[in-house]
Amino acid sequence: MAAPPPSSPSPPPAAAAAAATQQTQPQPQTPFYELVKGNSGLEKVLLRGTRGFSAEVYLYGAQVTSWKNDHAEELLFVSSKAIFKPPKAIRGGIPICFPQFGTHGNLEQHGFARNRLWTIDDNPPPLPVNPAIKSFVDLILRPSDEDLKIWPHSFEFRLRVALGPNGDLSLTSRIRNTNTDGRSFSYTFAYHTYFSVSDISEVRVEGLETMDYLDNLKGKERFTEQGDAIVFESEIDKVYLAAPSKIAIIDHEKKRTFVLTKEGLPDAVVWNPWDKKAKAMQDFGDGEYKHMLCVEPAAVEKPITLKPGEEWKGRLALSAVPSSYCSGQLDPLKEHLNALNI
Ligand SMILES: O=P(O)(O)OC[C@H]1O[C@@H](O)[C@H](O)[C@@H](O)[C@@H]1O
Repeated sequence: MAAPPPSSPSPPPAAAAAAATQQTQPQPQTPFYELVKGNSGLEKVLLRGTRGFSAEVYLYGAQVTSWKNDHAEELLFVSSKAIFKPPKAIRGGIPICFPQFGTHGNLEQHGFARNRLWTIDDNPPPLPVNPAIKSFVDLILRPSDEDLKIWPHSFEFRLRVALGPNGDLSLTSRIRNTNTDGRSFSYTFAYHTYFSVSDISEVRVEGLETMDYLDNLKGKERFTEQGDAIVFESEIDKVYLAAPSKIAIIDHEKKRTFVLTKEGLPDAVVWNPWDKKAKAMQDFGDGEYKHMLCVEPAAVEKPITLKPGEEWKGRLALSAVPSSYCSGQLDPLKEHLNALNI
């Protein structure tokens, strides 16, 4: 598909046809995106916003692998050693962990959604959206016969990735139980977000202080965090329980704060492999742990249960703002976020 100029993106043919018939109808919005070939010939969707904001989503894993600001700076971390070859999950960006987070169950680590090929859903059920959002894509995953052998439940997983007018990125997951045999199912979930940071030793996370957490490095034992913002000087792998809906990741060196807003996802995982584990990972550079931090909105401690016909929604919104807006003060930040309408 020809690349349209950034300021006037063209809808794909199906969306263009749909737009022609929708001129008199208020819903749904026409998604604006481009489908191009990415690494190893895997297809990816490009989202372009105003002022040069952009994002990329691979159909493989429905994985966001790029989110750039208006200075074309990459805000997410993707390893230089990432392997873009199924069944390996792509190391970086925003992998989706479903129907299992980590080792909390019998499936492969983090479930299978991150290493399946998703498809574009040109006709998703309506989803209320900010009308200012012009660039988004809907993807869908349904289980294959092979998937049903390892997790015997029928589901529809719809993911909308949207780039807002101020460059904010949102991911909305809708998971529906489509079992026809009357059975409920339960799952755990995470948006395994890898943030790009200048230097991990200069980063602070606010919003998780005093929270209870399960420590994956200590057999998932439960502890309570101290009263100070989280800083990093060694490996960390914690699941913070019932974490607040807003978490700030403050990068002093870059003078940038990421604000993560979550809905429907009570927990938040914080992970950095540090030097030894980094060396042991085939798809991760030895020193790359210094330049990344995973903060992952999740539902881990209490699995989500859906009866047949029921749908769950889990949303993540990310924005990157100058640190002066929010360092040490999450409340004024709220006003800023409201202004951004996310
Ligand atoms: O190597 P993977 O499967 O992508 O997982 C990376 C990490 O993901 C984190 O979310 C987990 O808490 C860690 O325990 C895990 O090591």
